Amino acid sequence: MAPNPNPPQEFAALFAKIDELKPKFIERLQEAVAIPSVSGDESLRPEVVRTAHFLKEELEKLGAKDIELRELGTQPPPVANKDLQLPPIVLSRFGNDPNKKTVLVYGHYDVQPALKEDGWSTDPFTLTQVGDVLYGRGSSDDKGPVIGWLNAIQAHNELGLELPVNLVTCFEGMEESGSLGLDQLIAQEAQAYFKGVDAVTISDNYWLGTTKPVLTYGLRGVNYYEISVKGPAADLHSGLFGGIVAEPMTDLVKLLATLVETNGKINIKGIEEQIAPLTAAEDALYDDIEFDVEVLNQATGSQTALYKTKKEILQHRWRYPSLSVHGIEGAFYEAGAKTVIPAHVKGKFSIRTVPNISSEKLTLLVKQHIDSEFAKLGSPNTATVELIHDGDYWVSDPHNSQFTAASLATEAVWGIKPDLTREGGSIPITLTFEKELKTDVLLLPLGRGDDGAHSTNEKIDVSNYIEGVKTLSAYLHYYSKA
Ligand SMILES: NCC(=O)N[C@@H](Cc1c[nH]cn1)C(=O)O
Ligand SMILES: [Zn+2]
Ligand SMILES: [Zn+2]
Repeated sequence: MAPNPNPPQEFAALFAKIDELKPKFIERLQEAVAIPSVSGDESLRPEVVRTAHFLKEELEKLGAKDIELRELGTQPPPVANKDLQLPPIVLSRFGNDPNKKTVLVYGHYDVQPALKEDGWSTDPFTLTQVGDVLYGRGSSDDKGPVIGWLNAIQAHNELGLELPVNLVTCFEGMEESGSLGLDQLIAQEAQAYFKGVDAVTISDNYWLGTTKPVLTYGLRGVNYYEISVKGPAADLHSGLFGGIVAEPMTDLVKLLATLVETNGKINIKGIEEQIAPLTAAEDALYDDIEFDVEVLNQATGSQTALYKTKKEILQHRWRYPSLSVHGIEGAFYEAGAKTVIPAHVKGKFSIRTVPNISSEKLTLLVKQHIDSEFAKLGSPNTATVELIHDGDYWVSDPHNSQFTAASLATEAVWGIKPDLTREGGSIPITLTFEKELKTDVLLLPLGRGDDGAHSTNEKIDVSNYIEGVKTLSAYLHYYSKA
């Protein structure tokens, strides 16, 4: 999609400045991507913390006030190092004018794991430009958008243009690992650091496809579980013990296989009854959304789609639950043919939740399911299932003043009205902001649907990154007048 060739005159200087600063903006993202801030890898925790310091320094240079790296204490179990500190929340403020509205911008500076050998064409932690595309872990999820806010501030500074709103930043380093500690901080700061916040804006999701911008008013929730199966006291030789002891891996794969069918049907009893019924009005909303089914195949690089029509695909992504099996800890996985019987294995799976599935009830149903399926195996091993983290689904009104401002901003930059979409992914903190600050939340994505978040060769297109900075900037101006 080409940017609007005739943006409104009021943004001419600002947009020209953003274009001029493009090399600097790419350099800033390069510095951020170079830090492997993988929150799920305990050994990389110092790198996550280093990213918080990097952001602090950048915010200082941009003139932020009240910058704080707010500590959240130690990471709760399950964790190998019980003294592991959670990464800090980066708080800062630009402006404190009582006559202006205050917008809190949230994003995360941690990333998913990435190894070159997973199939990356370039080093995941070296932002690499190939043509008009920037490849690197976090380029789209979520360092690109976080740095995008900083870029918008820099463009204003260099033009000597006052920000039209007061801006508060809240950048976290544990989003990819359950946003541990952030709920409490938001509750604690609702009437302190975050007092007076009128609106929360989150850029941590994606366009539906590759051509049309969207604004997002719904997310699925996520409940992440771990099944632990324990047997022998230590790993065993399968030649000496195979056939004469009960093997934890055999039990675990059988349990995992009971959870979900190849066609996506979840086998846990009691979930389906909780799903909000699809009304004719909701069903009709899907008719007007621009989505090419082929884009799904392109995004997965395969012909593995379970559904054929746009409506089925989008409804199963946005308004129905799904269960994904992610991996097994403790199992042999390297190349070669090690003849081991693993003594203790942990199977990881998650369930994306939708209205009206409650997290507590779901965990009860999951436990009942695993207990009853394990009993059927008659195994002398032990099996337990534990909720690792959860985050609620979220659905909002897509016609409030924030959405209107973001729609105008999108039109100013891209020359087209955005589609209003929901999303299959989760940003657990969205609902917490809404409840604790009693404000509306807007999801304003910069990247495209094929950015490969959480996957190999994650990327952001240069145009999405740069036009995204313009969109964030224009949004602040429109919202200030709303
Ligand atoms: N861009 C949002 C995102 O990727 N969110 C994660 C959140 C999560 C929950 N547990 C682990 N990560 C997602 O998977 O949806
Ligand atoms: Zn994200
Ligand atoms: Zn993510």
